Amino acid sequence: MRTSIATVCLAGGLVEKLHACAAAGFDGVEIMDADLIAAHESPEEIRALCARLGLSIDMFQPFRDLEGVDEPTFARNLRRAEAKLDVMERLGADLLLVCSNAGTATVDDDEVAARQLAALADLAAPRGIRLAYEALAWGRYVDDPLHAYRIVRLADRPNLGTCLDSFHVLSRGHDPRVIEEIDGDAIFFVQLSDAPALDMDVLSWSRHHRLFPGEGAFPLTDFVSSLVRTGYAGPLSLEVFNDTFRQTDVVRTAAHARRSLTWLEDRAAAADGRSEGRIVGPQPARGVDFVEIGGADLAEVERILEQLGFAFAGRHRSKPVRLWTAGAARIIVNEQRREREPGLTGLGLTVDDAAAAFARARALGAPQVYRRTYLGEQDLPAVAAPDGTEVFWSDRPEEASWIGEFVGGVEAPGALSGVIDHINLGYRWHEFDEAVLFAGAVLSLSTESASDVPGPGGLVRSQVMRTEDGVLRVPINLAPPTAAAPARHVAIRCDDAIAAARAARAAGLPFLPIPDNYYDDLEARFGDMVEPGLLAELRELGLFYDREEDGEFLHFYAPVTGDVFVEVVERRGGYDGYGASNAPVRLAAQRLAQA
Ligand SMILES: O=C(O)c1ccc(O)c(O)c1
Ligand SMILES: [Mg+2]
Repeated sequence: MRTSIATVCLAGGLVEKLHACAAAGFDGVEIMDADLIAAHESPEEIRALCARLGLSIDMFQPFRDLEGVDEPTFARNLRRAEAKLDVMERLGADLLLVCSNAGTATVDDDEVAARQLAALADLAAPRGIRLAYEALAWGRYVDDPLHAYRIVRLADRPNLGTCLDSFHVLSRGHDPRVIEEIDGDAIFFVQLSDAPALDMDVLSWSRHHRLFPGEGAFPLTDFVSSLVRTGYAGPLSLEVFNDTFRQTDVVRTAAHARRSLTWLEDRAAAADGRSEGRIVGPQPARGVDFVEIGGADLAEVERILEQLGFAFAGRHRSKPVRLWTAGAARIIVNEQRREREPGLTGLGLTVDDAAAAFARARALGAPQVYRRTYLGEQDLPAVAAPDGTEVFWSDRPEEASWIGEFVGGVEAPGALSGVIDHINLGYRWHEFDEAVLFAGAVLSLSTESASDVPGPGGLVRSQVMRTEDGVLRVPINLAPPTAAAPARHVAIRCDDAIAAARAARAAGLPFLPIPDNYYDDLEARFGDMVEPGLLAELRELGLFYDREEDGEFLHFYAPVTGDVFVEVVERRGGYDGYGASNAPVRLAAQRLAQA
């Protein structure tokens, strides 16, 4: 389907926005009246620019508060509308969005609304202009898509149809299938947005919290499937009012927006068994191949890995890169990343088909990453996530993998043995939603749970993305605005966190200072449930503890270097969380340790 985007989604002036939309690969745009009004370019100049950029002007919007009014008011509304029709002719736009009256309506009568819409349609017809009537969820008398459609049918004009907006349909709790009652020929335009499940007034929710598809809680795949069943063949357009996206880099946000549509079309096509619009299928992670910590000087990182019980598994044949392992958990330490403090710079995933995973990522607009490789070395296909973290895919069995490029490691295993349990990625406020989309679309992870964690620097919003089987779990955190750099960490899961903590202490690893109050609280909450002596042992060793109905969680943290650190965890029974209730204590302790 053709793709379009409303200019209201983006930051900047109209000309900048149009360039960004074209660069991101959209076919067309909805031009917002307010963007045009604020522009110094004439409608003719904007029209010429769109033509030059290869963008169609799919709609001009919005026209507000037309219908459901008394006759004198309607006469003035028509005059106001006529001036906009003039602008549209100069722009070369032939579709006008008319929102249901949310401000001035005083006549609750479908006949009147239909007559007034028909009058505007008749005025627009000789100019070749069509109208798309949209039910705003907060419209005074018309707030429901089927109601708007009834009025359109009552008016019975060939150049009058309806505009469906997923937000107004889904925010009202409608089943997306209701739109199948609408004749596809009467749907003149479709706007898409996602949104988080919030319990708030619908106007504020719509104006500030819409998200691109794949970033919220709306059943948009079902919405598009239903839409296809109506026979609608027009563009899929994004209309996302969001305070963050209106402040972020316009080129990046347009690319981010375009990725969300590619992902959605692919999901809907897959759900309906269609091949049209499909990109290479997802390659769910079968395992975590490695995590890379990069930086100019990683001596401290390596000392900590050693104290944690990692084994030095060799240096790379040709690069200042070293490998550390704890059983099946592999951390690559890369001093080629000279420009930065230690940080989590890369992530390697094992998949069935690395080339397919890469092709999908490229189709979703992720830029390819090139690394210098030498004869006989493996060149893993890789892309950059929006924040620059590099993602690598491998489909080779371990014996044939890149691991063979590392030489001179110690033979004996270290004290710590486990697997990578989760990779916790912190993001700044303007990167968070984009990171959720990337994890869902490119890494094929699904959304698990969202929570808010109070920390000393502010509330930390957290969204867990994971494979169903849990081999890859990525909690995505929104760093508080005061945080210097969003911290990231990698958690190693072992069978005995208490033994691991004892060994690490003996090896000299500094532990976080955890307040006694924390252990007193554990006594209060769990004293009568846990095995005798456990809580005293946790207190002695400085471990965190959490418990759910079907399991327990023991964990501790190594010191932060740069903006990265390592956690060691043990899951007992069916515990499936991340110790979120301990995060405030951990964050406060890390602050104290770094002060
Ligand atoms: O918030 C609004 O006013 C508004 C305007 C135009 C739309 O298409 C819409 O969905 C909402
Ligand atoms: Mg809309």
